[in-house]
Amino acid sequence: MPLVLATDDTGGPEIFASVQGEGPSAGMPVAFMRLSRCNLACVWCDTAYTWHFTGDDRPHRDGIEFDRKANQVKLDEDEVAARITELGQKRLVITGGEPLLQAPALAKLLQLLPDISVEIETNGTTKAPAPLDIRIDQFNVSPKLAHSGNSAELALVPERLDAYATDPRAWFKFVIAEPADVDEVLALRDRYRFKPDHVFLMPEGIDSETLRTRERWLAPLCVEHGFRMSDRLHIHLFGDTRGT
Ligand SMILES: Nc1nc2[nH]cc(C(=O)O)c2c(=O)[nH]1
Ligand code: SF4
Ligand SMILES: [Mg+2]
Repeated sequence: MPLVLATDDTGGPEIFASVQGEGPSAGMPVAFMRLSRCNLACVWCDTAYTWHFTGDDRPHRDGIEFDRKANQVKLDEDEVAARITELGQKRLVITGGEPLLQAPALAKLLQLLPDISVEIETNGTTKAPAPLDIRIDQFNVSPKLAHSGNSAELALVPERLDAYATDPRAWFKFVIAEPADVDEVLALRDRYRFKPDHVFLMPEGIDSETLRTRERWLAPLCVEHGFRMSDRLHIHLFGDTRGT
């Protein structure tokens, strides 16, 4: 069963080495693999080319509908493993899209990469089945708030959030566009008993100026509530580009 990956600017699979730009391992040198498809549709999604294909009438702020053929590439697990190995990194970040939609193929891929440590960027709605779960060292869970445009029913799955709240491998990363978004995080923290030191608040933004402007009011809110703040290093370094 092949993996369905996003494409980079050359039309090849989006597999690349970079520094992790977000969350608890920010700054670590890692290999990245970006899978296509998502079960949510965030209006500000910075990787709409993984899901906002022609004919999808769910709103996205850019209004662009991506050609599926040009933005997806199917590759067998052994080919993907070879490309990741070539990058020479000790750690792999699996992102998307929502990578857990391709759990069986991911489990098979990781069997071919027995020595690599793995972190996964997930929207927190989908369970990793056991053969995949045992290979994940770190879950970067990013539940989506009301400003994403998704219904809470789709975006906030109580059973999943309960499970991640007690999993020491899980870190929460909330995308924040306005100070009022933090009120929603506080309500979720109370409901699910998230440990504040496992919670990151990260500004929404795809340019340095927006990130910096939002971080100026976000940092004091993190200090007030005992949350951690995440920057988006790759945006400062490379802008909103693929394969970085
Ligand atoms: N350098 C870099 N770090 C990242 N951390 C999370 C990313 C993502 O798109 O999920 C990402 C990304 O696309 N690039
Ligand atoms: S969950 Fe992530 S990949 Fe999916 S639409 Fe939202 S931001 Fe984009
Ligand atoms: Mg990204």
